[in-house]
Amino acid sequence: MRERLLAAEKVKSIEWHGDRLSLLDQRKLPTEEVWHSCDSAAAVAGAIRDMVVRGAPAIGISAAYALVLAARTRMAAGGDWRQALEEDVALLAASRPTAVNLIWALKQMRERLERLKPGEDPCAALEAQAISIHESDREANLAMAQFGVDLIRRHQGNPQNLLTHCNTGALATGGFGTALGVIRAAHLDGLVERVYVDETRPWLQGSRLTAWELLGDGVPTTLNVDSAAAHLMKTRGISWVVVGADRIAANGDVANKIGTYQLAVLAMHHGVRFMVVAPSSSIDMTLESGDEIPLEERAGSELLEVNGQRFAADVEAFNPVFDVTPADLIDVIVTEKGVVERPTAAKMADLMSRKRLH
Ligand SMILES: CSC[C@H]1O[C@H](OP(=O)(O)O)[C@H](O)[C@@H]1O
Repeated sequence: MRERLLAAEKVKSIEWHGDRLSLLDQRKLPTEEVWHSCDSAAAVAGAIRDMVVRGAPAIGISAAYALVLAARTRMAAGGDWRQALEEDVALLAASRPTAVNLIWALKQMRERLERLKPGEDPCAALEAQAISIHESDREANLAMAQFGVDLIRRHQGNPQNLLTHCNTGALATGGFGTALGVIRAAHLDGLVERVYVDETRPWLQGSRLTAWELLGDGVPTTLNVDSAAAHLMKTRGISWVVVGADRIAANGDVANKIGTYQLAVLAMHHGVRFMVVAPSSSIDMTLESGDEIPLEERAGSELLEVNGQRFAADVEAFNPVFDVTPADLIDVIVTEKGVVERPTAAKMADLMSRKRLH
């Protein structure tokens, strides 16, 4: 299957050019494909903050490349470049609070600096580390797709109707996608009747990004308003809800796009299996439960307008963009290290002790 998945890779959202980072501007998709060029850590931090690039793994990969750009600038300026680089780390870490991949990637880059050998070029070492983070995510996507397809195949007769939320595809990662990677692979294996895609207000990652990716793959796709999910589970024979994650706590609680928690409650009520797909770089074993995960709130104006076009009354708007799904509502967490059925703290600890299986 690995070769077929690699052959199916089409969309990329991140391109490293050695001296700059190009990001496919996800604010403008699907109507325009515009590449946003970044030549500094501040430019990448701004791109993450403004959601030019979004999606937990893609955010982490972008921050890793940003540190390569920052190190070159700091070293050229002379002085204590390592101390100065900490300012760039802090700027990038503060760009969005929920996706732990951002913090994880910055930590990987800093640890690489601490392992420098005498005479080793720091910038070359950092660039190799950033490329490795990117490639590892791509490989993790392929492994998760294979694990997830096996679960779908074994669950019930095929083909099946699936529902997904937000965007977890090539646009959100360094490769094939996490949850959407499983869905795309299941379609390649003939296991998918139809994919129902929540539009995912207010940023519309579903209607603008996921629908665009799935149509590009020829996957039978139906867009629905987020509030139709219960009705779909009741009337359309949905067998799985398949979603991503921005941060998974040590007990298996999952922070993901707002609306995920209610999908899990609905899935439990309707006997629909609930699958979370995320690389181990999204797992934060330092947090005991999802109660500790910082949940980003964005400007209320994102609820009141689309593309700058206001359509709502001049009302106060509450715009949390993530929520936490408790582990006891999750049937399975799929990572590149393997699968955790009915996640608990003990099972998550066992998972994180494993080497990658693929
Ligand atoms: C593969 S991680 C995708 C993850 O990120 C999304 O959030 P955002 O679009 O705000 O970056 C959403 O939570 C997805 O599940």
